[in-house]
Amino acid sequence: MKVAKFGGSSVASAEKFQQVAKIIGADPKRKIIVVSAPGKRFNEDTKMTDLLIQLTGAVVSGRTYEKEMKLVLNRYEEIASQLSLKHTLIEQIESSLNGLIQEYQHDSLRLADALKASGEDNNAKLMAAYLNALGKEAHYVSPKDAGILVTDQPGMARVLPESYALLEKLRERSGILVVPGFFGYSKQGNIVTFPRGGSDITGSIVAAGVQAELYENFTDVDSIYCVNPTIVPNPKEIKDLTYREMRELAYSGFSVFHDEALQPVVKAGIAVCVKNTNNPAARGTYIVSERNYNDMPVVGIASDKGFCNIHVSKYLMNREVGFGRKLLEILEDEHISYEHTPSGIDNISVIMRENQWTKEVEERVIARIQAELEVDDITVERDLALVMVVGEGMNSTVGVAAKATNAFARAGVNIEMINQGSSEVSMMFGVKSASHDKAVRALYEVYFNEIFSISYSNLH
Ligand SMILES: Nc1ncnc2c1ncn2[C@@H]1O[C@H](COP(=O)(O)OP(=O)(O)O)[C@@H](O)[C@H]1O
Ligand SMILES: N[C@@H](CC(=O)OP(=O)(O)O)C(=O)O
Repeated sequence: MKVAKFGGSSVASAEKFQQVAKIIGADPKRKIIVVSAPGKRFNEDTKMTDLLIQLTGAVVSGRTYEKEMKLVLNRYEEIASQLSLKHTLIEQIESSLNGLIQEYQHDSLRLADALKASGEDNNAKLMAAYLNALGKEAHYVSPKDAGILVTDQPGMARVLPESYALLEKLRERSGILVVPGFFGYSKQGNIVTFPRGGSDITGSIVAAGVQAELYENFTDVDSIYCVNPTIVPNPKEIKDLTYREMRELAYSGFSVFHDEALQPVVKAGIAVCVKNTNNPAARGTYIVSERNYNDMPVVGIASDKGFCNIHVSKYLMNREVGFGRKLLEILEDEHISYEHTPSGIDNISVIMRENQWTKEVEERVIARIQAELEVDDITVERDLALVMVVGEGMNSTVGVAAKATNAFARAGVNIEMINQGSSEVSMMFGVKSASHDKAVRALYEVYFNEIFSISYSNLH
């Protein structure tokens, strides 16, 4: 049995629904289908999830929301009418949306989750109806019925372990099961969504629960590329990569597969195959537990903007028991999560997402650090990008770091920070956001465009 997840780009229009039906029909092992809400049909298009967020905004503000509701319904209507599905399906969608608005209008967080989740929920119902219209036995299965139990944190759901035993029972059901991605139910009975892009997480949880032989993740590219294709045109394809490599790459900007979607399949030992809905004959990229990394020590370069760094110096910091804890406690009191903490003998940096670091937060935190930790110096650096070089073979290959620093020097990119800490699979560079694209292209050149097997062996 295989679990196939179809992302928003794969279910964005009637034509894509037809393509999905062909893909399902081509392999009888594709028994469980996880679908996203309709995604973008073209570059300037708006994803259904974003339309639903706009609808939530209109309801919460007390404005009339007719226009926003119409935009949502039009997207489904277009799909349903082009597939000759019954109009009653659209009437049902409209009445269920109005029902959710009535139920949750006084609780904006719950309303947002319920409406966002409806994007995938209604699309799964349409997909099941379409497969039925083609004469296939297919059933819509709600996450409640499937047993996707999650924590009760709106927009940040995490799966509860008891879900897996419940999901296993899906194996016994007949026909093709169509499960909406992106949300589950809490024990308190609430609809709770995963973070954005979270249908990948649903697919992974379901694959682990039913012990699928493969989790296929259908999207709009032939494979995972070794660098984001919007930064470097036509980059090299990755054939195989390990779960650990994917985790690092997904965390640092490879939005093609959600970083939180890895843990369930890793634990269950299920391989993931990322494939193209528009070109299913292409092999795709396999995410597996091990790969042969001798000729490919670096597998990818990922990057993300929007970080800032607080750099704190204090002479003899290394001898002061509890310094790190006190510093992080100040951040905890402000509900700030941090990403990395590279440190030296007398200094420590805390790198975090900049969107948590407002001017007011900065003033409060700096004042407390000065008063409570009596440091020599504090500097805050904004507009940072983190660029990550990832590969299992990196630590055992001589010269990998030198290649990166040389590439930066040649491209005139100043390195603000280097961190090759405890992770054995990645090396992280902090650069100014303005140098981000230049930094990524420079690294791509040295690791993937220069004849790199020769240059590595020369270094041995
Ligand atoms: N390294 C990468 N390899 C492939 N695609 C990438 C990479 N980094 C970013 N992407 C982007 O991820 C997109 C696919 O992910 P996403 O838009 O979430 O798809 P879906 O709609 O299928 O969920 C690609 O179209 C591509 O622009
Ligand atoms: N529709 C949700 C969840 C998701 O995973 O979508 P996509 O498959 O289009 O990335 C979102 O936009 O966040």
